[in-house]
Amino acid sequence: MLVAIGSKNPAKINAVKQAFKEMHMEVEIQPMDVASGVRAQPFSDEETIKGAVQRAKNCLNNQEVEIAVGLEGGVTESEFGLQVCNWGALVERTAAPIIAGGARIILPEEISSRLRTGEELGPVMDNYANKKSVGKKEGAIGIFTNGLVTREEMFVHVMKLLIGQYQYRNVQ
Ligand SMILES: O=P(O)(O)OP(=O)(O)OP(=O)(O)OC[C@H]1O[C@@H](n2cnc3c(O)ncnc32)[C@H](O)[C@@H]1O
Ligand SMILES: [Mg+2]
Repeated sequence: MLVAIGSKNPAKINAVKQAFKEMHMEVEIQPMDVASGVRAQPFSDEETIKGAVQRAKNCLNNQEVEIAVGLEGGVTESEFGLQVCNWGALVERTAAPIIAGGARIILPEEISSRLRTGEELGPVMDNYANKKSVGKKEGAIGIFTNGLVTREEMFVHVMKLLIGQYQYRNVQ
């Protein structure tokens, strides 16, 4: 079975591979560069979900793809500060998209204020942590949890929520 992931980001690709492996499902994973149809930095749960679903749907333009996955990072305002949020979508040709969300934390104000004025979390994190490509590695969540929960691990959990729902739907 050919499974597409609508991103070339290694943190996302590795998470998809890891999740299918842990679920003992033998699939071929195809990373694809596709549009999310939303801003590079989504600013609500709705916009982030839309990005995840659109990434997955765009992968289905390749006729060989049976299942497509979209993973999207965003932020959302709250009374307690700006939260980093991540959403995933699993799409089959013949059924409604399956959706699942990831763990979230409140970002420090010095990061949030820069996002509110239009910067993207990826570059802001690189600048803050004095590292390169944080978004492709441990992620903001990895930096702020002292490496305890990485972006990949967070996405593995999202993937399990997606694959589990896919299995539930397909055995009914
Ligand atoms: O190539 P794609 O798949 O687009 O990967 P990306 O890293 O840009 O990821 P998203 O578009 O899903 O995330 C939207 C923005 O938020 C950033 N981002 C989201 N979560 C992050 C995290 O945990 N650490 C660092 N940056 C993050 C990301 O780098 C983007 O600037
Ligand atoms: Mg992006």
